[in-house]
Amino acid sequence: MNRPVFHAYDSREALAEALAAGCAAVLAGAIATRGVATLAVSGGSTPKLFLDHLSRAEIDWKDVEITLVDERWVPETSDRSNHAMVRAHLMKGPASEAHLLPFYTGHETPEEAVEDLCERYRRLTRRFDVAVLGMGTDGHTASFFPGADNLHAVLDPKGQDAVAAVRAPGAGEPRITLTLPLLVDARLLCLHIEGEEKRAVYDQALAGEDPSEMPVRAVLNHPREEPLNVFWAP
Ligand SMILES: O=C1O[C@H](COP(=O)(O)O)[C@@H](O)[C@H](O)[C@H]1O
Repeated sequence: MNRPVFHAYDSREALAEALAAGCAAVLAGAIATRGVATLAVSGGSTPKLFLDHLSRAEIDWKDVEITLVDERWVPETSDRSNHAMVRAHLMKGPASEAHLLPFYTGHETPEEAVEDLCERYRRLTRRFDVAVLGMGTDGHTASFFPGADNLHAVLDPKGQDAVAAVRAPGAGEPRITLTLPLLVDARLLCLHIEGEEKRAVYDQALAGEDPSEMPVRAVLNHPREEPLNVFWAP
């Protein structure tokens, strides 16, 4: 099995620049070979600087489809909305021509929307060219939370559903998430983490096996031809 490759940077600015350049190159290559590129990005606060940099990449953004890896079940007007964060930091400048798919449907619960969302991703079924994951200090990634009611199903490498609704004690609001098989199948798969605390959490995750304790382990331990790239800065 390929172990993750760890890229350490002196500053968050340098990390953002390098990660954006790497993602842009893969997206440009996908457009050149397949005419279209797909990108899955994370929410939370860590990606903001990276997305600012990526928005300035000179690629054919009109041929790029962007989705979130997960969403909190809140409208875009909420300051907890991952979609709103991505819209503010990525959908500007050259990247404003890209297509950003929302997860939030306006249904009262994500469970009511999950079937339609699964169908949407079934229709779009192709490998993501690029997926950039984040990680919480509890070892969650996407919305794979410790203690989630259906964690086993969302982490099933042979699972058939692309999307799942998730509820977990540490998740705040109910969530919607892409499931493990879709994410780990991305051509370029990155994990973007910052700060000493997250580095220690990452080291702890790497040292153990049990994904129910730290769900990010399901990604770290997934066998891949091209290794997972971990981007870290203090
Ligand atoms: O809730 C979430 O948290 C993680 C980590 O967020 P951060 O603020 O610590 O960077 C994020 O990767 C995920 O997409 C988001 O929904």
